[in-house]
Amino acid sequence: MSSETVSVERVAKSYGRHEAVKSVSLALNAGETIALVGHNGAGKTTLIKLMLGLIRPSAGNVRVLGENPAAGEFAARKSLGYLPENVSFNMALTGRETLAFYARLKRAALCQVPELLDRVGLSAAMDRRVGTYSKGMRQRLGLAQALLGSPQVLLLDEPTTGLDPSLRRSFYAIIDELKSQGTTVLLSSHALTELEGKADRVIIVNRGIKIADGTIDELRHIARLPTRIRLKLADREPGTVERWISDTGRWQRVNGHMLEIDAAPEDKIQLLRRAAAEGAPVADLDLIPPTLDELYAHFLSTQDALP
Ligand SMILES: Nc1ncnc2c1ncn2[C@@H]1O[C@H](COP(=O)(O)OP(=O)(O)OP(=O)(O)O)[C@@H](O)[C@H]1O
Repeated sequence: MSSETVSVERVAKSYGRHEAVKSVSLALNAGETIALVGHNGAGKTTLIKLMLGLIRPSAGNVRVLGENPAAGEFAARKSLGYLPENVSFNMALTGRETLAFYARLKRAALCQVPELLDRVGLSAAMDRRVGTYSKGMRQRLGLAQALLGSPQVLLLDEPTTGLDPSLRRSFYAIIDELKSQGTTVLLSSHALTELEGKADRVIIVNRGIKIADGTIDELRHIARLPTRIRLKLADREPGTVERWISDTGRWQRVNGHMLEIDAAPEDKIQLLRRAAAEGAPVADLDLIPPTLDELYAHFLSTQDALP
């Protein structure tokens, strides 16, 4: 059963005359990893700041762990972890001192400091000054800071910026572990390809409006983009491939034995059945569904088409 940890209801936020967020509603659940995706200036950070109670909505309601985060006494704050987009630390302090400072601020147990530094792979560097850290190391220190106090809701703004592929993998391993413990993890990101298979749900915002919200499969279903079917034919007899293409029409030859077709969702199975029934000498088969990048472009174009 899903239990809601964050609820945003018809929330708007204006900065002067500029509406950064326009009547957005969304809900996040325990044990769920959600990707918040959008162009620069789409309103992602504003939504995260609203959830943190750092800014107040101009209209609508935000509830986090049952409370209003912008209320003066927000008891649930201790259960919130936040990694800002641009982490900046005091360069003169060591990693251990930095984390201890944040642990005191957050009233988290100091024994968590070495544990968390170890978890993000900074044990060997914890007594070095942060000024000597690489960008990726600072980002990991930021993640350790966000994990202080074992938060139930973790809001991470562009968390993988500056991480190389192997650090990204260990970052997502930590996220998976938190998810299995029931933590809600919201990741704001531009790195769409990397989010495939990592996020349970994707929320797309554009110009302050939520334009899509669902699992990648649900978004594929709504977008109805074609799936590419790629067949590799075993051409045992000369002319088999030619004969088969001329019989079936719409397939495109990619190279020697490779054929491709872009199939609408409702035609996919039918096309595969036909390929089998018509005796195509298939040696291999790939089904390439639309990527998150393609889905994102699709949803943006549908909003851009609106007046
Ligand atoms: N304090 C502020 N004062 C005025 N305008 C602001 C303020 N903060 C954000 N904005 C504007 O609100 C809009 C949304 O900004 P926001 O930072 O939420 O976008 P974002 O999706 O996080 O972008 P990015 O990916 O670049 O971080 C932008 O047009 C931005 O210029």
